[in-house]
Amino acid sequence: MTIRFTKMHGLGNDFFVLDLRAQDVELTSERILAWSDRHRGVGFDQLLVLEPATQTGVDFKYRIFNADGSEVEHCGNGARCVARFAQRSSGQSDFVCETARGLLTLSVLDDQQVKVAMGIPTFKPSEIPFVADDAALNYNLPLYPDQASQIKVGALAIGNPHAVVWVSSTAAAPVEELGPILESHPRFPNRVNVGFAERVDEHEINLRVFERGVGETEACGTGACAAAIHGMLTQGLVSPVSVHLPGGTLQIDWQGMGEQVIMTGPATFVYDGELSE
Ligand SMILES: N[C@@H](CCC[C@H](N)C(=O)O)C(=O)O
Repeated sequence: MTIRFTKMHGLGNDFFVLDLRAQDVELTSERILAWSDRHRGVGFDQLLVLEPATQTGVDFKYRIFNADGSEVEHCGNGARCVARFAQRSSGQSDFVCETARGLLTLSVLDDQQVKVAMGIPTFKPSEIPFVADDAALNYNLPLYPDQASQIKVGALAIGNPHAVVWVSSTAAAPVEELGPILESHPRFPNRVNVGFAERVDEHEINLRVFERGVGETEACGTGACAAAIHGMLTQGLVSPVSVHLPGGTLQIDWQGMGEQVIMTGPATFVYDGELSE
């Protein structure tokens, strides 16, 4: 059996793109783990799958799997890549795709940047999901079972769950130490993506993200949205916000509660490949 795929990345957040509109491949966790292995497989942060749409007015269904095999609700850098991937075969520039958490609209711009309406953020604990009696902009979470040290985090979902920690320097942020602890914190029953954000000025932040199911990545689109939104509500940020990640910069626009978050950034083809099994 031959499996055709395309390797792409969005600011270094890398993807294995599989078009199941054009071929039939059973997605087992064994296969996904074998493909994601950076030493014995292709290697990627996320597997992005295009499937036939199940609703009218929708171009395709977009599914996302982390490198650890878990299926998740959203991936912002991936959304830009699937837009360019779909443009290559259809010639279209504007798409509506369905995800586990609703519809996304994607537009490939003239300069090949991609603009995505990423969804409406929620701070409701049950929708994140996060264990808390009431919604708040920040929570103090005990870090270790002895409850001795606490950390202040924001918790919100933009389709997928995010924790945001504001730091004075992302370069010195304890991403490797606290990322895994917060990712699996008991107050986040579905685990969480953890962003360490530094305010530069009212229109600019630096950000590093420890992604659920992957580890630290070069960029995270939903993480950039989550940090920019949380910063507009708590750090005096003003839209648009440029989010500088290790892999490059995304622009985030948000007009306030109840509004769509708009993300703009690049999407890059690396190569087309075939795997024989
Ligand atoms: N890289 C992503 C997010 C991918 C999913 C995430 N790791 C999760 O588990 O929710 C992005 O660009 O948004």
